[in-house]
Amino acid sequence: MNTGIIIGIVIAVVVIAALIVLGLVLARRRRISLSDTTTQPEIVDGTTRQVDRSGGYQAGSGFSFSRGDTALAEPPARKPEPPREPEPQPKPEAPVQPVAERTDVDGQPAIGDDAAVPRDSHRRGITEVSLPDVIEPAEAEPEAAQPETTQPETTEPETTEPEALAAEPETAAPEAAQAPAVEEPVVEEPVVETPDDASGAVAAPPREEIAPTAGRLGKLRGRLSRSQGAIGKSVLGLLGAGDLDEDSWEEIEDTLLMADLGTATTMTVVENLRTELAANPVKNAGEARALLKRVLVEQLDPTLDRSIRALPHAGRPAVVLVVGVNGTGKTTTTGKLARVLVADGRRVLLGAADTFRAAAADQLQTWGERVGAEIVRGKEQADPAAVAFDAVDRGIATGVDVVMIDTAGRLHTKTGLMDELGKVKRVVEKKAPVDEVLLVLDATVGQNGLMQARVFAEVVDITGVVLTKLDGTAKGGIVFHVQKELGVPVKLVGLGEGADDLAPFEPEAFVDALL
Ligand SMILES: Nc1nc2c(ncn2[C@@H]2O[C@H](COP(=O)(O)OP(=O)(O)OP(=O)(O)O)[C@@H](O)[C@H]2O)c(=O)[nH]1
Repeated sequence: MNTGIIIGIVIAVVVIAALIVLGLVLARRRRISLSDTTTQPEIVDGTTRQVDRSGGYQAGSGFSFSRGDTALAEPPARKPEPPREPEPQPKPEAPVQPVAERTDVDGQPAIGDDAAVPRDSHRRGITEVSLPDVIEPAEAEPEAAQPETTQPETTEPETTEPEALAAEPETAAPEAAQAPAVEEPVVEEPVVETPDDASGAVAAPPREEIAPTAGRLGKLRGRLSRSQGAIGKSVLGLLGAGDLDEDSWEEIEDTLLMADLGTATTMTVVENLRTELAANPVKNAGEARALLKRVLVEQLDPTLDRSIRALPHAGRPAVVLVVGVNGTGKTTTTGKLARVLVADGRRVLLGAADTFRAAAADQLQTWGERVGAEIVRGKEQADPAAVAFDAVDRGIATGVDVVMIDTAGRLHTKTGLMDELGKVKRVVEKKAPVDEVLLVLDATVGQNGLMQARVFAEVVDITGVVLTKLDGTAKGGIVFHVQKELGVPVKLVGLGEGADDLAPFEPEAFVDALL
């Protein structure tokens, strides 16, 4: 009898232990973590494999999301997935209007016209983003072959909002449908295309397997190699050499200025280095590195809240507005961030308020389709404020967690266009508060980015900065400058054109990568 009981107990213990291990493994799989630097190649453009050029650098944490003006929130219970639509075949791109047709030939700026005239960023070079191939779940494959099955919606005749919204299951549709009409500024715009709802609310195709965020900052070291040369090697060389004469200090100053740290930060860094060295001279290269790292990290204010306010509120989604000059990487960043959010278990709706460049909406739609995010888009030249409004309206009606609105690029020097952006925000706020305004800056344009940032900050109250294209520039120091000037934290960094080349900004990890 005793033996029987003992055997029974042993079996029970073994079963419980197995269940605990299984639970831990499953829980771990669902976490987004940057701790595991995989060198798993990304599939780009269907065929090309992009090699991880990481130097094996590890970041301490992953993306951090918060609820607008509140603390962290727990991940939501996942809502049941709607039946999946078949994989759409990429639509033939809407023809891009010739430049001459869309510039402000009459001297008056029009919606998005800055995209066609010389822009302040000399690196225009808009190209379609190469996305990784869909890694299809088995059940989607047969349908994937069918071409324009998603698009029927696009061509459906019911282009009016009421019907479109009425099509929604849980419609509080009546008011929702009428809502845009309440917006005087919106109504005035005759071109407003409601979410071709049919087309606007493009149903989500099968989700692709989104790579964990692991190893994203791992790419930083490799991709910041040009900035490393500037800040790391030369400044460290001088500091490690022992007593510094005035020429050496000047050289350090010049180096930091050249790396775009900005005058104020450069002066503070040099002053702090001098003070620290006077009190505790460094004895070797390791100590010099530690000192420089400490002084630089201090300048990045590690205490700033860098979480993305993309967690839903009770009964309504978070609203994230993505703004910036043309070609800085707004659409790409919106798509990359949507991937991260989806991987984090969020339901995302994308609003294509870049109504000027048809290709931008198509580009965003492609991103949405790959991650299973719905998209609301308007017709070309529609009022971007109306599209943004409809996106939020739709997001509330369908109960998504976050609505991300991609806006058209605009020159910060064009008052009319900046006013239009202000209007987008104001109109959206009639429906729901905007939780996060991310300003996307192209790191390669250096100081010009600062001027842009100042103007955008005035018009739309930016809450966070995304610095893109940090790969391929020696001006990594712009991070310091931007943050100090704006008093707004850099929250994300773009490290390449790949779908997962977006990383949370972490001061320590960043400085480590620079040195
Ligand atoms: N190297 C590099 N390229 C990037 C990064 N982010 C975006 N790009 C590229 O920059 C180009 C412009 O990106 P878009 O996302 O179309 O820029 P946009 O700001 O939406 O442009 P508009 O719609 O004209 O305002 C594309 O070729 C992107 O692939 C990055 O972090 N690194």
